[in-house]
Amino acid sequence: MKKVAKFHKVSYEQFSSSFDGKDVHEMYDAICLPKRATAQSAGYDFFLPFDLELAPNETKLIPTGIRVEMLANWVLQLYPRSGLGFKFRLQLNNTVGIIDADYFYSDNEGHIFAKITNDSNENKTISLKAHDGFMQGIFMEYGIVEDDDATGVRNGGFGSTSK
Ligand SMILES: O=c1ccn([C@H]2C[C@H](O)[C@@H](COP(=O)(O)OP(=O)(O)OP(=O)(O)O)O2)c(=O)[nH]1
Repeated sequence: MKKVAKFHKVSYEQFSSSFDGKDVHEMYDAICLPKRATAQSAGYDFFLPFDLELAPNETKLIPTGIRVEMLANWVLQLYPRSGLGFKFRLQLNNTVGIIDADYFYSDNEGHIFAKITNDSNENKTISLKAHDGFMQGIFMEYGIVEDDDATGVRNGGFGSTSK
């Protein structure tokens, strides 16, 4: 298996900036790095930093507390965990999250966020606990076209390169 990346926690300052100055030291200290469940699972499970209840149609932005350092020609793709998708239609708002290798070097430390929605069509509320796995990330290698001349430098996420 190719070893292409390493997960880290973001700094406390970066993590707490998503919580309006609240003291979230306990939550921060308990953050676990994403893990694969079995020897041949493709997906690294990402764990919730806090308990979460999502009513049908409710959306929440999750600061994962995680950043990832990876080789330049790799990308981390984020997907819902199949179980939660099957049972509740838990969705990522952007359908698939794309974490670029150069996001790691952004001013926000490459903090990975997930925007999720309970898209239930059976009126089911989703109740999850802190440290439950809620999405999975898969590392993929990608290529570029022969005459590619992109030289831009990323700083930030979600539309940052078109600002
Ligand atoms: O679910 C996601 C998706 C993206 N990102 C971060 C990592 C990624 O490298 C950056 C930009 O994402 P993307 O390239 O998908 O967004 P874009 O809207 O095309 O913006 P950009 O112009 O910044 O590339 O935002 C997340 O934290 N979570």
